Amino acid sequence: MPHDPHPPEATAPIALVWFRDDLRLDDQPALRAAIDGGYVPLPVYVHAPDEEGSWAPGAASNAWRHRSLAALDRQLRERGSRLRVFAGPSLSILQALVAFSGAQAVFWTRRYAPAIEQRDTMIKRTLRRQGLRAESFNGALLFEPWDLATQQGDPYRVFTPFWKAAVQAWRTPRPWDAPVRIAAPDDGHAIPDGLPLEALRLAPARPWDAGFWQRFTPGGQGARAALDAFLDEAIEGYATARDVPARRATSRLSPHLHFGEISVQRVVDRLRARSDAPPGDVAHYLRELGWREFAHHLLHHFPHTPDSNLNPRFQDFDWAPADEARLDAWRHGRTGVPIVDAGMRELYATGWMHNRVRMIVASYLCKHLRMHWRHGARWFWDTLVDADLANNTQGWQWTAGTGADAAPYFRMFNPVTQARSFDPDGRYIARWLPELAGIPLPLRFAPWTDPRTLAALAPDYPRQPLVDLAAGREAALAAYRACASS
Ligand SMILES: Cc1cc2nc3c(=O)[nH]c(=O)nc-3n(C[C@H](O)[C@H](O)[C@H](O)COP(=O)(O)OP(=O)(O)OC[C@H]3O[C@@H](n4cnc5c(N)ncnc54)[C@H](O)[C@@H]3O)c2cc1C
Repeated sequence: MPHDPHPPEATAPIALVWFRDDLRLDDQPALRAAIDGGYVPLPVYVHAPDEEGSWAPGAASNAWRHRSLAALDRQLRERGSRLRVFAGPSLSILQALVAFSGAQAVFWTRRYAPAIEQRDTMIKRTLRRQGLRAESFNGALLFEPWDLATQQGDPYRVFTPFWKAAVQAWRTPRPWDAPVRIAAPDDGHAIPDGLPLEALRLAPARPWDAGFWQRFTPGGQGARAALDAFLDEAIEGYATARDVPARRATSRLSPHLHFGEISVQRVVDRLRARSDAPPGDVAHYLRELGWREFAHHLLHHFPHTPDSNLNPRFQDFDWAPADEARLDAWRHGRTGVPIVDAGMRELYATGWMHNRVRMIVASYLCKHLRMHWRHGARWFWDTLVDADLANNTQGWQWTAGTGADAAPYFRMFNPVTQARSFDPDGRYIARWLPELAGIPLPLRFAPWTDPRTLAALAPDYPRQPLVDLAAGREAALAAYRACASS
């Protein structure tokens, strides 16, 4: 049912609704707290990238946020309100807005990046000391990271028991639809208008992101359309097809979930309402959402992990020295290993990469090239539209073997075998490396094995892979053995 609140009295007090990574109007606990509390909501966004510690959002993420904020403002205006955008220190801006508007409360939904958790705690304490009602809510997760603990009271480090406990504890709140009208402060309040969105310079000056928007539409509407398409076309068979990168077999909801354009509760609710969907596929999808929960659990309890190994055994691991030429070849899809290069080019062109391929390119970087996972995590951070400190950290540490419940270091993805298994007709490779489309199968998976055909049919593609795969594997294993026995 659409929520249509009784319009607050003209004299109703104001509450700032501080939007962050929760850019939606439905299932929005901060907005709801304002409306249910009888306040007039004053929606604000504060741009403060230097408060994110060493993980200020990357370029692709900024490009997405620009569009998502514009979409949120449109939605608010359709309902009689608007978004005010500011840039600068969050606390000072919130305090100034409180002073101008006479607001009595500030509401927001929680984020879990370590620098932000610290900042928000400080802001809440300061605002409360000033006599304001300052409250934060869970708007991003099924479970707060502190809701689940092992029998010993410790954080989980292994996914399966975490997820077992989660499924037992599960209570999803009822969906809350976006209000039909949202009251706005009357003109009597001298509230600053804020900046035009363009002033934040989030959108790239040169339109290198054009390819992103052929695939994605930021904002709540785009999120719901992506979910509808997934439920109509891909939930059936998800458990197996999700590993095939040439197919559109996953939900592609990751950026929408990261920016909070749709709540995870609503995704779960819609999924469960599909009684025709095969239970195995539904369970598998929920489990993937569970990995997202687990990643946030880990980030909260182990806040050092975006920058250093969770598993201390790897503290002295013999990573190869950073080699810019090699790193650059990896970043730009010029390693000579087609499935790796295809993935990296998909990432650059669309801001997104299929999960199976993320694992392959990450494994290749950390194991065959023996580069520290941080180099890869940083590149993903800058280029992914779904760049998320919890999920990215977990993805990289898991693949590198340094994280929680990680693939053991010695278990290495062979990129050629992976390509044969998950891109058996070579369609994914041909799509992102059109120069290899004319190379017959199975040569397309390892073209260096026939240099003459490669030179004749794809003269611009690297003749040799950056490292011999067998030699790279052996060197990685030797480094691992040395570290394991030290
Ligand atoms: C090296 C590496 C880096 C990664 N970096 C990120 C990142 O920065 N942001 C990000 O959202 N995901 C990241 N992932 C996880 C995963 O690849 C993406 O979430 C997934 O590909 C998104 O596509 P989808 O929405 O179609 O997924 P679906 O298969 O439709 O899954 C549904 C949702 O579940 C969540 N999910 C799925 N798989 C995972 C996973 N392994 N870990 C955590 N959550 C998951 C996502 O929110 C996803 O949208 C990374 C994985 C690896 C291996």
